[in-house]
Amino acid sequence: MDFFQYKNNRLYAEDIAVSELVRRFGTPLYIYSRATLERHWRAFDTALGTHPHLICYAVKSNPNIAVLQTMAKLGAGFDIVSQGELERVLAAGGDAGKIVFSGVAKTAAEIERALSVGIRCFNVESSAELERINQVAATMNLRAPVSLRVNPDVDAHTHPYISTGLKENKFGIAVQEARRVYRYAAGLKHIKITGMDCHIGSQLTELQPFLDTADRLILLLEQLKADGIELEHLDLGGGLGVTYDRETPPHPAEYAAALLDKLKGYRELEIILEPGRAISANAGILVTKVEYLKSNENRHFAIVDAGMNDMIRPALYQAHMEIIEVARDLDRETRIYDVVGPICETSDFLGKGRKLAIAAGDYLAQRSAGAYGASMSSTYNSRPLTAEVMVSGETANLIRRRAPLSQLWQLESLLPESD
Ligand SMILES: Cc1ncc(COP(=O)(O)O)c(C=O)c1O
Ligand SMILES: N[C@@H](CCCC[NH3+])C(=O)O
Repeated sequence: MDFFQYKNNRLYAEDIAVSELVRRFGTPLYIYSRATLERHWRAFDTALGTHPHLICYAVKSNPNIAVLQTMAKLGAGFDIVSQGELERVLAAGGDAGKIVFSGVAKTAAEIERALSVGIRCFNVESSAELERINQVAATMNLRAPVSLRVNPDVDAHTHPYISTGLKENKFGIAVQEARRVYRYAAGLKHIKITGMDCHIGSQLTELQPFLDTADRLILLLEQLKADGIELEHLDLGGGLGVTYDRETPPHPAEYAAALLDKLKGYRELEIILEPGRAISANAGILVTKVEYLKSNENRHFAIVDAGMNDMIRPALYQAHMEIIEVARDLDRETRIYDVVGPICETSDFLGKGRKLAIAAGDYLAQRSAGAYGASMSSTYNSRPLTAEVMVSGETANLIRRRAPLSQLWQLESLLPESD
């Protein structure tokens, strides 16, 4: 079931015409479907059935507090990578006890705050971080729950910029080192080992890399048992891909079934997953206005009011994202367009070579924009951050106001006149 569908050639977000939302909130505009977010989280939760598990939504994929609130109401856990994300989860009513904290550069202040609110565990990415956590926990006179992020050296077969589980990547502790670091952790007074973690990359479209990873982690887990180190949970990270174009990623149910099969003998071991994109990407669209049509040589350009500052994925990863008309006019002639933004960079495009039937003043929707869209946006070229709307049935709530221009320089200061 797709909650972004045409009815009489008009695109709808759940039960509201996108053109109506544009009239109310302007463009560029991110629109999210609450029913889609809920369905996607539940797809993971249901798929793991009665095996003890926790689905920790990866906050970075879409950190809007209304999205986090939607997740919290479902009983979701959260995967965070900064204090900013931690405070967002708490502001949204998320349960601190269901937060796992990943990331390679946790500061002492971040560790202290996370310990003080009682997070579920730290996904520790190096021995040096382990020592820092031990020290901070000592000053607070408590034991910090940790899980080591193991880098299994598995090729995720994804874009090199979003692959994280190869030995040359900066993430995690090399699988060959992990046993030694676990033993070291077991001897630290203010550390409590609770689990094992990994995350091998994003937008994975095959099961095999996940299963190879699970095999390596299970082997390590058995070695740890022999060392007398018992784990409570196994966290396989996020990374399940979505369909942007013609990809056919496994469904969460297929992924979960394969995992459960691997972990048949480990009923007592809680499974944690950290999906981001698979929950939020197809729950959102980015709507933009065609300001001008223009042709250079043999190329046709649709110049729109959303740029790479609003959606950087095509520029950063050459990512393909579908672009469709908000109102379809079947009598209009189609052309092949490069859909480009207002930013002064040649890489500023939302899509290239797209067949569209449009005129200036029309609106376009970029699909699958709910993940790593607003989340990665910037104010480059002094363009204010865009508005975000959450739709639920016939209701639309503005969940982020369009930033006023004055906000662009709000934190800046002029030099004193005397200089
Ligand atoms: C540690 C960690 N967990 C989870 C995720 C979420 O990944 P995805 O959005 O691909 O599910 C990421 C991002 O890749 C991550 O770095
Ligand atoms: N930002 C990336 C994914 C990276 C995930 C973060 N570890 C994307 O848009 O595809």
